[in-house]
Amino acid sequence: MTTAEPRLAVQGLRHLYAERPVIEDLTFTLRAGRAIALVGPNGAGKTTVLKCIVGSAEPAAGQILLDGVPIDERVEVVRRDVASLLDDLDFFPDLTVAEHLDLLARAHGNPEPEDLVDTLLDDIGLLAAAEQLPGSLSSGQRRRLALATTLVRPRKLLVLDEPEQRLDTDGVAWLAERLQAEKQAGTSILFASHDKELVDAVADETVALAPLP
Ligand SMILES: Nc1ncnc2c1ncn2[C@@H]1O[C@H](COP(=O)(O)OP(=O)(O)OP(=O)(O)O)[C@@H](O)[C@H]1O
Repeated sequence: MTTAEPRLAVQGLRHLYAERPVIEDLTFTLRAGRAIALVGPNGAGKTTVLKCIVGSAEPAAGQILLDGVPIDERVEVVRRDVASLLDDLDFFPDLTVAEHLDLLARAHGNPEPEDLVDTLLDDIGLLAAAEQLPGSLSSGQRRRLALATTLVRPRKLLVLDEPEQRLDTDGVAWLAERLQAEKQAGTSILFASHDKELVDAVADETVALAPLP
């Protein structure tokens, strides 16, 4: 990839639900180490855009390019390079918090993830809950674990839908710092958010969406 080439390019994106347009002709580009926030009221189409990018919704028109290549032509690379959190995650009921992160790190090719997992658990404030099962976590702790699953694996592009959900004030502050560090490390971030402080702290640009008539 040349430095001039965006990591993610969305060109003329259109999406319909049952013939009803929800996204019309959306175009933006996101470079390495930068962050774009999708903003707008409920129903504006933010989640739909993110779903098109991670491949869980099919655009009616337009192109989505990752490092210059149409995203649907490189499913394996998307799986490798794109870390996303769009919905609440289902966790294995019998694996502890630490075991979840360990398993994911290993599945993504890290043969000795112990140090990474320990650091991340400390970082996200789940060290004391490391041996708990998911069913015993509070909703905010589950959210922190879900966010951690995106940070325990290789990634060039982070795609997050309202990552601030259910986090307390400290949690949102941690998230802002963590996303800033991700940018410093060269990760690109596309996130939808209703939290102005998080958007101001993390986003280099905002893309404003509005519900279509
Ligand atoms: N599976 C679906 N079938 C039909 N319509 C849908 C579907 N998913 C979303 N929509 C509609 O598409 C529009 C955009 O929804 P979307 O979830 O993308 O908005 P959003 O900007 O993420 O909203 P929020 O801020 O509430 O999360 C809404 O009008 C919604 O009702």
